[in-house]
Amino acid sequence: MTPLMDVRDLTKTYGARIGCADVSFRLYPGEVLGIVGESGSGKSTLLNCLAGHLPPDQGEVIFDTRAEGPRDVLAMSEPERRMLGRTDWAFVHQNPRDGLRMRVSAGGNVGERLMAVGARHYGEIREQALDWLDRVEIAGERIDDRPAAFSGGMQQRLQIARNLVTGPRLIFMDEPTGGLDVSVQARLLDLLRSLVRQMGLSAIVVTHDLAVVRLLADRLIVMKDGNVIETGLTDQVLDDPQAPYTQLLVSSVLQV
Ligand SMILES: Nc1ncnc2c1ncn2[C@@H]1O[C@H](COP(=O)(O)OP(=O)(O)OP(=O)(O)O)[C@@H](O)[C@H]1O
Repeated sequence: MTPLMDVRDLTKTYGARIGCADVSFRLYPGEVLGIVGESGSGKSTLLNCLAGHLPPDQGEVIFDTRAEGPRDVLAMSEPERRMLGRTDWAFVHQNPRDGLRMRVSAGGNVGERLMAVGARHYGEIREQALDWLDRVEIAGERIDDRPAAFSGGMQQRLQIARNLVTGPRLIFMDEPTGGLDVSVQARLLDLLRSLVRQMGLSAIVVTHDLAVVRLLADRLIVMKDGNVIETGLTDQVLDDPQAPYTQLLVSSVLQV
């Protein structure tokens, strides 16, 4: 099977400081990969390099595009990468404010993504926006409200609807449940898990919360000081960690 994403020797430094070093992995269609590690281990750097938000110093990110098959994302032009970001990819930020347009209505937030990929029929766009609000458990009567009038959990669900409405193949998530109350987190995780399964989505999820990857991820990458120190199936890594650092992480001795 062709990997959806094939990452080879990805390295990013900030001056003398290592962001991430020599990271390689393959992500297959329909798979959810979790990236875990304590604060400063390089998770966000890696995610941002993968998603084209940050230029790495070296390495390759080969993505199996819907339109043209496998392409090196890093060798793409900026407009090509931006197009990928609107079609095959989605990015869910930790803070919904970074992923939503706060002055635009909930329906507009979802609908403008459809318009960005060519939808023009107002009635159909509104219908799809309503359908997506329903799928993320936001009442249709809130369609004309701005996200500022929503709770944190609702904003995050709206961000997810805005990201998924165009049917991406890969969704990047940066601490998707961070900053939410525990009960709200659980509901959001349930929703994310069922959407990912229903849509057969692939995902790369960065989190310091092992409960998030336990529920969402098929496979894990454990990072420390910018390096990958352990990989494997989620249950295997969490139930029988091999690296001493992972053992500490799992036993919650480390402050993550
Ligand atoms: N813009 C930057 N300039 C300089 N150093 C940076 C920058 N961004 C990250 N770093 C450094 O790169 C390393 C990895 O940071 P990164 O933010 O990727 O870790 P993280 O695992 O995502 O941490 P957190 O969970 O706290 O977000 C750290 O040593 C950090 O200080």
